[in-house]
Amino acid sequence: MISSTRCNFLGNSGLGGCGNVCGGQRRGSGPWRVSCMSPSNDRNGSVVMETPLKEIKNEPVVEDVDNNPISGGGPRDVYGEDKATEDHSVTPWSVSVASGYTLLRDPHFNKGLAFTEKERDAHYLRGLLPPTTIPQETQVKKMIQHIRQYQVPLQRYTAMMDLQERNERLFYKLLIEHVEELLPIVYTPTVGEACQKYGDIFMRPQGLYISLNEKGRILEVLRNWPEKNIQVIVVTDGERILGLGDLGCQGMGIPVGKLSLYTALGGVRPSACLPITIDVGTNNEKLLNDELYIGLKRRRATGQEYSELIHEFMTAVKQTYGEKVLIQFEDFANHNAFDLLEKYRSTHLVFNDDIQGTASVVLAGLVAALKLVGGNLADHRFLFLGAGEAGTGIAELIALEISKQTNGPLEEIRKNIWLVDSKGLIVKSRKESLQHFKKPWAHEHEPVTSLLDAVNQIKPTVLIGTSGQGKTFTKEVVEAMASLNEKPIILALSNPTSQSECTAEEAYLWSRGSAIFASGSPFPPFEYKGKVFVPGQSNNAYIFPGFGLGLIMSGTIRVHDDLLLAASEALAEQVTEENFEKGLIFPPFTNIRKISAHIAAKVAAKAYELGLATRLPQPKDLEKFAESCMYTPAYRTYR
Ligand SMILES: O=C([O-])CC(=O)C(=O)O
Ligand SMILES: [Mg+2]
Repeated sequence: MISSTRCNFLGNSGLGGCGNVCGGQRRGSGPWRVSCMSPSNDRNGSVVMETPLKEIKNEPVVEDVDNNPISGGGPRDVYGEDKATEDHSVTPWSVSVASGYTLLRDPHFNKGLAFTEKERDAHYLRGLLPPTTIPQETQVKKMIQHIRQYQVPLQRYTAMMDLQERNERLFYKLLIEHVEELLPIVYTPTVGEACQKYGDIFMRPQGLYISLNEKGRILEVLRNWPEKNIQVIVVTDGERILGLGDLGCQGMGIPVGKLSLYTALGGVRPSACLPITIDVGTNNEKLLNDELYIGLKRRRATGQEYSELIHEFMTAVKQTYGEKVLIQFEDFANHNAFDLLEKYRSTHLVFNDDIQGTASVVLAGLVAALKLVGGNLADHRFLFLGAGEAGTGIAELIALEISKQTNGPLEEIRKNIWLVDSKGLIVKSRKESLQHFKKPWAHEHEPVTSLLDAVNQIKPTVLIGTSGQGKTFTKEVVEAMASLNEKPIILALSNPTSQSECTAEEAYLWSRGSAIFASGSPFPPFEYKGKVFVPGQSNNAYIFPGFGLGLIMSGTIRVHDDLLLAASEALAEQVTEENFEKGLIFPPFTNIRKISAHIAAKVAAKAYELGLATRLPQPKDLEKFAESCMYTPAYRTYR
């Protein structure tokens, strides 16, 4: 790392011997960047030269600096990335240069064999690479072949992570150009397995770990992250990783995966993304008894101990990155997820992906499905298996949308939406006390204990699985849906594949080809009686990257439910006639960057309308603006 050089570009740090790495004589000719010096050095003495950033501002060394209007208003580094602008007296940041061996080792700047002859001379690379030059397009071709040679998805995942560690721009170009193929590798379902084995595959830090050991020092921990201009944080406490349960500290794979999608699908700069895992212990016995477990070996903190740590974190984030940093809560357990969202939604820019992102994507799918089944949302009856974050989040957003369409009262609309949890249908007469998020869904009905009975009695037109329990949409359940409806809508949303309520094949087979089916994890197309059925993937990955981009580019300071409805509508608009003909209620991921720009524009437009956007004046064409803001991973030329 550049940081280990302890030099700054003025070359007079007092350490001497900087050589190629940061020789002041090469100022203006090397790829300068902001880098970190050892914090202890900074605090104990004065080895860090506090380089006035403006000195290098006008000395770009890359010819095609990203012209990204949302990179913040502050000074940009020579790569078009933002510079640290904070007070240098409290943080150990300086400016140094990457060149030669260090340059090849820096994933942000490394281009591998794509370095030209001129660049090899200018940046002390001669001899460090074999003589041939291979452009990025060819590298992509080579890399996809390399990935494909692995048969096991986890090996492909590891190969992708290795690439991200080595050459970030190649990683993103590969991911963007082969998104349908690689999404199931870097994201759901393979990322689930990666989390289960994270201890084995963990190599280098991919994000920040904030544990109870850091209580009282979170500000300091945030300052250890090498990037300063953070725009999106995805944070988990690992308690409910997908449908896999408590994976403790190993949940880190999820924020890392989600943020890769923020960049690949939503065009947010990688350097603006920060994955964080909060480690308050784990209740997973297997991990507690595993001597190689990477997290805190204690049971989960709860109550005040938990909320104090989270509060310190939330406060420190705002203090460090300002109030426009988006904090995405991911895979928290129900009992914390709702409370955290409620507590921080009026003071921070927070978004819960599992409650709000999933709701927005499912609503989009349902709106699109109406084109195939007819009627309005208000004409349908909904039954959920699972009454946690996703179930109640989706239910509430559907009710909200119907209420907007019909001007009807929410309490009445909710009566057409039913939820089943582990104890059966949620009804008013249930003796045990209900958690607060389930209460709006307790309707008048006698107790019903099984899902099959609930289907037969409620007669839903739409069945949605958010239970985290695999194989719960049995043959009888799917057959009952098919006997009640000409075209039953069946969404098996739990992740990863093993937790899916049923497979695409089962849904099509058992409904004799009548089901309109989508799932959280991807399934391959299925041929039934000569017809090919292509299942849609109802995953929040459609929403959060574009949604986040919309918030960032408009400088929005709070998330309002209407923004989720706007995102949902924007996604539904992107389903084409051609998609409908295949029975699809979601567009393919191949066009996702265009879709994200569209979602971002609609979200930003709504934020301006609600007075929540602070970036003024409002750009005239928000979709064009969104596109112009998006990071593209083409290599840059170094002078
Ligand atoms: O990560 C995914 O694929 C979707 C999601 O948020 C979850 O299942 O928790
Ligand atoms: Mg999630």
